[in-house]
Amino acid sequence: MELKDLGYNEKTEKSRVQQNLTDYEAGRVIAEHRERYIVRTAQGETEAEITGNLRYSAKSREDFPAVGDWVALIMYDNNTALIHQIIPRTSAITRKAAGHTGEVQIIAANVDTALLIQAVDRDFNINRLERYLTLCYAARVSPVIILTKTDLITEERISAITDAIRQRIPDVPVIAVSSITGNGYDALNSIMEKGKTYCMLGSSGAGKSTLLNFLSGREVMHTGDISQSTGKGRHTTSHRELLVLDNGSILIDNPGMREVGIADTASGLETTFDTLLSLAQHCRFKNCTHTNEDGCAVLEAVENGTLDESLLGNYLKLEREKAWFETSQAEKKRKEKIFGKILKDYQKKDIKGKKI
Ligand SMILES: Nc1nc2c(ncn2[C@@H]2O[C@H](COP(=O)(O)OP(=O)(O)OP(=O)(O)O)[C@@H](O)[C@H]2O)c(=O)[nH]1
Ligand SMILES: [Zn+2]
Repeated sequence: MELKDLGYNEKTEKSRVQQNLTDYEAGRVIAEHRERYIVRTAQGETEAEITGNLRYSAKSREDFPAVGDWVALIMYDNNTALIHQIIPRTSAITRKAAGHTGEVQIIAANVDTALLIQAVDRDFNINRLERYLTLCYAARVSPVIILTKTDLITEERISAITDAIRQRIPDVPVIAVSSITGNGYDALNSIMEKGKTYCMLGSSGAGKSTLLNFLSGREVMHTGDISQSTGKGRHTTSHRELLVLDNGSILIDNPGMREVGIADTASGLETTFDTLLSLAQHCRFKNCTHTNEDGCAVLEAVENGTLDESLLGNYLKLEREKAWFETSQAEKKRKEKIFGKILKDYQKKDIKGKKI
């Protein structure tokens, strides 16, 4: 398999040259488990770890390789390697890491298009869809909405849901599919391009594995993602998170992505809430919070029915989340600064103590 079949393109090549990495073997991270990686190269698959240098120079989790990353490798032998450096990403879908540290975690790197998977049965939730969209816009990844399990509801209901989405979220393609009837799969297959990278985002049970099995034309998903240590202190991952499909496109699946946190989405928020923000320009106060102010054009629009109330609710919620995220990041930086100063003072004392 050639690198371009794995999604390698001119941009990647350019970055690789700029970073002086052409002497290294290039590969794409197809699975990750606790800082152990499976990387696919033109030769095949190899297990890899990062170099000590990469680890110690990493300032945050974003500096560690993620699924979809292109990396420069130092090969030991055919199936072991060291990751020397990450080739700069063209895009990265991120979220807040679990544990409320506010740290940013990369879900998938170098993604062209995100497939937002949502079932139309009782799981359907337009607000959640908007949260996923926000992730996409912040990552500068174009979204496509995939509605699954359409066999479970009537044609009328499907149209109603599709219309509601198109009204709230215009300009994003919506494809309705069913694994029972096979409806919509041709439409999906026809929009997926060879050599382009897609990422599936959706909550558990939305039908991602089913979709993946259909697109890959074979049974690839296993229950129980990771088979643990093989006894030699080495983990092997049985589940590949990045796959090359029969249609030539590349698909990244992220199982277990349950809650969607919002990170660095200033621009993301703005794109999703275009209508709301253009209304907001007519608010009497420049710093209007659109919650209780007189002369608020947003509240007025909600009152006279031209703006969906739940859209405003969702907007305010995301704003709060964003504010929280920014505060916790600022707090982290402040602490680091204080700690850095303590360390510096301490080192100075140490030097004096030694009478150098
Ligand atoms: N009726 C119907 N059921 C479906 C369809 N697609 C998936 N399902 C069922 O929905 C359930 C969940 O589907 P999965 O594909 O495992 O969902 P998932 O998103 O991969 O879930 P996680 O692996 O937990 O992230 C399974 O029982 C599927 O058989 C569909 O189009 N119609
Ligand atoms: Zn306002």
